[in-house]
Amino acid sequence: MTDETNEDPLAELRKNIDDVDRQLVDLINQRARHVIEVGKIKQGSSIPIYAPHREAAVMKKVAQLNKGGVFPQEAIEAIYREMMSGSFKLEQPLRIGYLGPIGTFSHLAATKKFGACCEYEDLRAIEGVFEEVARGHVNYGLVPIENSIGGGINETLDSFMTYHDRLNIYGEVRLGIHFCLLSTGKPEDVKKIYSRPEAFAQCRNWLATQYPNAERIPAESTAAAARQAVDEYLIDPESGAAAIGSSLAGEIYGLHPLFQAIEDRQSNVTRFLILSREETEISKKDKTSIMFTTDHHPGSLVDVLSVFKRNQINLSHIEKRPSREENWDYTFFIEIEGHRKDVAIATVVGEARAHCSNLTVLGSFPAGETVL
Ligand SMILES: O=C(O)C(=O)C[C@]1(C(=O)O)C=C[C@@H](O)C=C1
Repeated sequence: MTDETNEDPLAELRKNIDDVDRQLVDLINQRARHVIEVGKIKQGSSIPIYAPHREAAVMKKVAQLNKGGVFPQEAIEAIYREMMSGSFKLEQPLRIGYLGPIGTFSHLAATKKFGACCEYEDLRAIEGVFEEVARGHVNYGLVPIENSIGGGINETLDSFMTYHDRLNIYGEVRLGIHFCLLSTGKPEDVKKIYSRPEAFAQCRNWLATQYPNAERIPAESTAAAARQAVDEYLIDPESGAAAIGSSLAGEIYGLHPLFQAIEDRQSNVTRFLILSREETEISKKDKTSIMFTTDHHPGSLVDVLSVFKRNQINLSHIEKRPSREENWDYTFFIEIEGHRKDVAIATVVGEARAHCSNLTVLGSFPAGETVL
């Protein structure tokens, strides 16, 4: 009898893949045994389990190692994010709080960032995420801070005024917001669509050409929309109910994506902050988030900002919110380049503080190129 792999090139290639997989799993376990030792050092010390500065360095290193390779860079990143998730489980299982219900884009961002080996808790409100991180009921919390189309998320900014002395900003991630039309039926059966008003607005052109006559029904969240569509289908399979939401919502509630990426502008991104009671270490490229209120005299905001300009510190972001103390009194939120533990940055922040009635450093974290 002839060797079947000689006659069947597909079987030959699959055998090669099997050989490589054996080696890969062995190597992953070799790595894991080192991680277990790292975990032992961290146990009983104050060194955080999740180390964003180290993850940034690992991600950069593997991206460089993969240059010239044939495997997609984003797939390497995704594999390594899951690798870190496995490491957490080996060192100390982590609980991650997010703004639910399950299947929202916040849930999607949390699970993509922290992977399959963490526990996730739906904390129902942005302030609930702050509260549970501050109390130590979850290790880390994820809150949206801004959307590239909708702008700043006021509830998150306002929560910092209450919680700034009980937690820190520990990291950031960006999630591309891609909407799917989810249904249990066929594309031609869709008669009504549930979703958030913002989702309808962001898919307006697509809906106008594909489903001009479908009824649009607002829902509490994109996840609630998916749940509603499935409930209606169970009562009446002819209802023609569909929802606009994340692919994760489809998976969770048992709907399939009839169409993907139906948003009119493909570059719709939401930035999320990771909250923690711990402080990060310095990485190669950090950002520091600062909250301040200015003194009541003309030009006081310019005085603060010019401290950073004079010291050639780049400002990457600015927002303002009513201070909640006096009418027409504002709290400003800025992000500067550099880490609070860097002496030069600490000195400049001290100089800026002299021009403010209040200044709080909310946290330093690796400047996130991480797009999930
Ligand atoms: O280096 C560490 O501190 C580890 O815990 C190991 C490791 C890794 O798997 O590489 C895991 C989690 C951390 O967030 C960073 C890195």
